[in-house]
Amino acid sequence: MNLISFSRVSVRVVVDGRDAPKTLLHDFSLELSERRIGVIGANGSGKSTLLRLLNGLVEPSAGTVTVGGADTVTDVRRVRGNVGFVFTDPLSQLVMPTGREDVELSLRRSVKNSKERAARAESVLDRFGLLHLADQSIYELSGGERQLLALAAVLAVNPGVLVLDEPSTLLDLRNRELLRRTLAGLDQQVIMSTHDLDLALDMDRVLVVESGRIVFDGGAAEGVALYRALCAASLGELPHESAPR
Ligand SMILES: Nc1ncnc2c1ncn2[C@@H]1O[C@H](COP(=O)(O)OP(=O)(O)OP(=O)(O)O)[C@@H](O)[C@H]1O
Repeated sequence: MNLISFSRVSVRVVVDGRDAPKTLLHDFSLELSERRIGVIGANGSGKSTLLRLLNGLVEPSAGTVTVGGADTVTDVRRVRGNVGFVFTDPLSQLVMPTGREDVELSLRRSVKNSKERAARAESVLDRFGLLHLADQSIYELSGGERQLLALAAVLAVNPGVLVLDEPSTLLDLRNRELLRRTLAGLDQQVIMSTHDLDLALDMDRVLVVESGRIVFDGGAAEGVALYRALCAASLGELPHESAPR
């Protein structure tokens, strides 16, 4: 496994109209070498920001982040060659008109021969049960089909680390199960944010993020239980009439 290292990292941004910068992630250090790592927490707690540090999409305001020894700021090309990132919204990732073309585009650097590339794309699409949709416009696909396609396009190039930002939000029960099995069978190191607590329970290590701080780092069952307790506590603080029924 790659060693993912966060050393004295914090993320702050200047927001228009505010005097002081807003802190998205408060100072933290972590070393991650497990195969399956889950990141859970409330909306806006900082999960995506944490994941985006891993491929240089977000740069730390202080401290350093390295993946497999490569610094995500000074060695970003190497990092991006090693880290595959699957976004929550597949349309922000799929750039070609059809799924087949998108997977082939992913493979362009690693497979120079066009026939070989086409065969590899076919086999990747087949693995995700997407072959029958391969030549359809991505705008005609359902959200879940697009989400699987985005995952297939990233996995096609066999990255060392797979980062997934809420990968199951649009998936039906069957495809969620397909995702679970796919993740369980991958050789890659996986780091994933999710609101799906069943998926989180499959992880070897779970981080709970709360208001930009990592408030738990440990086993999945314990992390999920803590997150449930935090949710219950915050609902208890709401005025009665705004609590969900
Ligand atoms: N570039 C930015 N400028 C200002 N605020 C930002 C920026 N990026 C993120 N934020 C804020 O930082 C906080 C954390 O955002 P982030 O997307 O990391 O949360 P999240 O835990 O992934 O949320 P969700 O579960 O809703 O996807 C949010 O309050 C968000 O509005």
